[in-house]
Amino acid sequence: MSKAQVVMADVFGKYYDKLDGSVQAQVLQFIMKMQRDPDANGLNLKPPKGAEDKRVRTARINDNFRAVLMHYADRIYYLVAVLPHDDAYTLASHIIFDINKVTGGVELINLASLHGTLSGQPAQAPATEEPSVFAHVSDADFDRLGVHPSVVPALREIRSIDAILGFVEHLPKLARDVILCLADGMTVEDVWEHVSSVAATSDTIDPDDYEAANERPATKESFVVTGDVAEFGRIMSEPLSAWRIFLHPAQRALAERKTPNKGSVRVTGGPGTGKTVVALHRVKALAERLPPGQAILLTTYTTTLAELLRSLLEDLGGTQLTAKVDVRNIDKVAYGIAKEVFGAKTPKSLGDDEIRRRWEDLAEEQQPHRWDARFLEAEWKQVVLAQDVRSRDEYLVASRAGRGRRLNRPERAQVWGLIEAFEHRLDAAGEVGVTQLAAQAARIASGWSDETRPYRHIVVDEAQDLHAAHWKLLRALVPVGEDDLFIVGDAHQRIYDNRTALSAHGINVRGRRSRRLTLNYRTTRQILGTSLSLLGDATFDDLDDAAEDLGGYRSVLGGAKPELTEYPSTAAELTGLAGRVEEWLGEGLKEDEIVVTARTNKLADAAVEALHNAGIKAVRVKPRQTPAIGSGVHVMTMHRIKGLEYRAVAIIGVGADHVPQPGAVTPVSEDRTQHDRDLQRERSLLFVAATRAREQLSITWAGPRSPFLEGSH
Ligand SMILES: Nc1ncnc2c1ncn2[C@@H]1O[C@H](COP(=O)(O)OP(=O)(O)OP(=O)(O)O)[C@@H](O)[C@H]1O
Repeated sequence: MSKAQVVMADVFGKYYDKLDGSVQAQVLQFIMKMQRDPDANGLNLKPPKGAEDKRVRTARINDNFRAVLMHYADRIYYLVAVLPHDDAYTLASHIIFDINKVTGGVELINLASLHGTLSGQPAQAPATEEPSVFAHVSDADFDRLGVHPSVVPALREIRSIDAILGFVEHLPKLARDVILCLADGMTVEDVWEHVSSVAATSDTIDPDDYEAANERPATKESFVVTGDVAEFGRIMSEPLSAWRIFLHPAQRALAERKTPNKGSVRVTGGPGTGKTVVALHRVKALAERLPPGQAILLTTYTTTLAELLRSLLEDLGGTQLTAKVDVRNIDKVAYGIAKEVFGAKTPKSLGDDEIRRRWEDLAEEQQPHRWDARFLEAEWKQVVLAQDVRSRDEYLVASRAGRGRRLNRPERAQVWGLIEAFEHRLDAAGEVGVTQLAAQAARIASGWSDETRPYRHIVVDEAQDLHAAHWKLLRALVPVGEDDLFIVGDAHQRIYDNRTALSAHGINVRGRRSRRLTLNYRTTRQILGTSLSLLGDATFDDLDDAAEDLGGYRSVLGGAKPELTEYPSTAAELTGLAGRVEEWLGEGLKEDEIVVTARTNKLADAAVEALHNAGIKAVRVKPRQTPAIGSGVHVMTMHRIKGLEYRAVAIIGVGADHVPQPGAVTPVSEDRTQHDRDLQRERSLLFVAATRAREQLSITWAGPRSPFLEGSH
């Protein structure tokens, strides 16, 4: 009896996940037995007949299931899959193993999957046949870039960008990166410089030496080498989705960079370009080399998104990773600091809606009525809290840049009187506004010394929504230094009225400290086209003090055209909605892969009722709620849908009287600049909603359509 080593291919997890718990347990027993003695009776380890690669083996798990392995050295086996008997034999006859000429790592190529993906391409009549997408890349180029020759014939059959994403999923890592970059418009030389040469090993590669190949980093990226079956079991029981994502080279360069960044880094990019994925992988990379006793903060604007980040981070690195990271939304961070300082005397924090109501009360009480509640609230947040103005004298000279309505000195004095009264009133009731609390926390933390700053690194997602006070606070929570802040965001998706330049808070992300991601992985080109048209010709910032557009932003996915439909009444629109959802369900989408979203709570409630009346299960998803599995089609507001994604999205109520929402837009007569900002925010809200769709998008309205739909078709 002699011991063997079993190495798990990354694709194995996909097959393992699909097995029943009882078969999974047998798989672990099988691995244990293999490790003890691969020649033992009952394992039935043998080469299948007719396999392309003579080193492939199958082995018995139970009467119905077989394992597919590769025997590559005396006592070493790669475990590829466990499948029902016939499927196992089919797979076994179509996989090959090789040592990559560029990376020197072991590669597994599944030829059946490659051809299977392409058979889904529409049949082309020879006369209309499009040239191969890779017609300009020679066989020798593919070879030099590290794409295995067995893959090239299938690549030559690709005639539409649409086919690429499904195809690359089945490729080894380097080939996947190379193909994505070529599809992204990079030249062969650029791909060599930025991808293949970066992954190249400096060793001399012996194409038959699998022992040496097994030790190279490229093998370790795609195979898990572990001798301990308990470890195997642990790895397999963890959710695997996140570690299975192959970062695009542009994403990887940001997320996994080993040399420390000299200071803060900013990553921008349109919806679905993988900013969140990059932020999570960055947290993981930073956590792996975090000195003991130090901490990382991963933060974002809303509680709902913070909770989503926490569960994604756990998917990526298990509880071992989450234990090192504080995942909290920015208001909780501020509250935590206030609580530490004020203890039981910490005031009760009021959300934005409540604060708006309080301003309305105060504005109404004025005799004579002079100042609009929305104007006062904006003045308080955008001038007073943003600059932490503490006195009348400070306010009289404070910059009001970005505010449209001019105020003369007596007017300023009057406005300050009201702001002061507002703050006193809250104070007397033991209350504080959330943003006000952030300003207070920032003031406290700014007084700390570097030794007492609680974090070593801070990673921020959805950065576009943070207020000046939040940036001041974050800046004070981490000492200035290497990799202090990693900031991810997109101004096109700003849906709260917070706008500030990072540089104003001592955060320098200019030049090489900034990167923009352009390849969308979520949305089809058709959906992206419609979504972009919603933005009109509005201009956006780069989270700092320059402008940024979505130039070069593109998707490699193709699909159905979005449907834009007008109805004579809301009742007819809701009936149409039920019909559309039924169609999607009929096409095989699951209920929880479909979302209905509306600008207001009222319309979202009406949608749930309409779906119920049509016999469709639907669940209203409110902030901070995660619907139970199987509770039906999700229905939520456009604010709640931020950061999520669904296979099909129905946006309802996009009529002229609903989007922009009249109550959310300051009248021009009150403040033109604020009016424009409010409109832009409403536009962004619709853009965010549309860009949640992976495959299907429907936009509907009753009566005249929203002005934001003018350029859409
Ligand atoms: N390299 C990749 N390969 C495959 N899928 C990817 C890759 N990067 C991102 N994705 C997928 O694309 C989708 C969008 O990613 P993510 O949510 O990180 O984008 P985002 O830029 O943060 O989007 P948004 O700004 O719209 O919230 C997710 O489903 C993610 O899993």
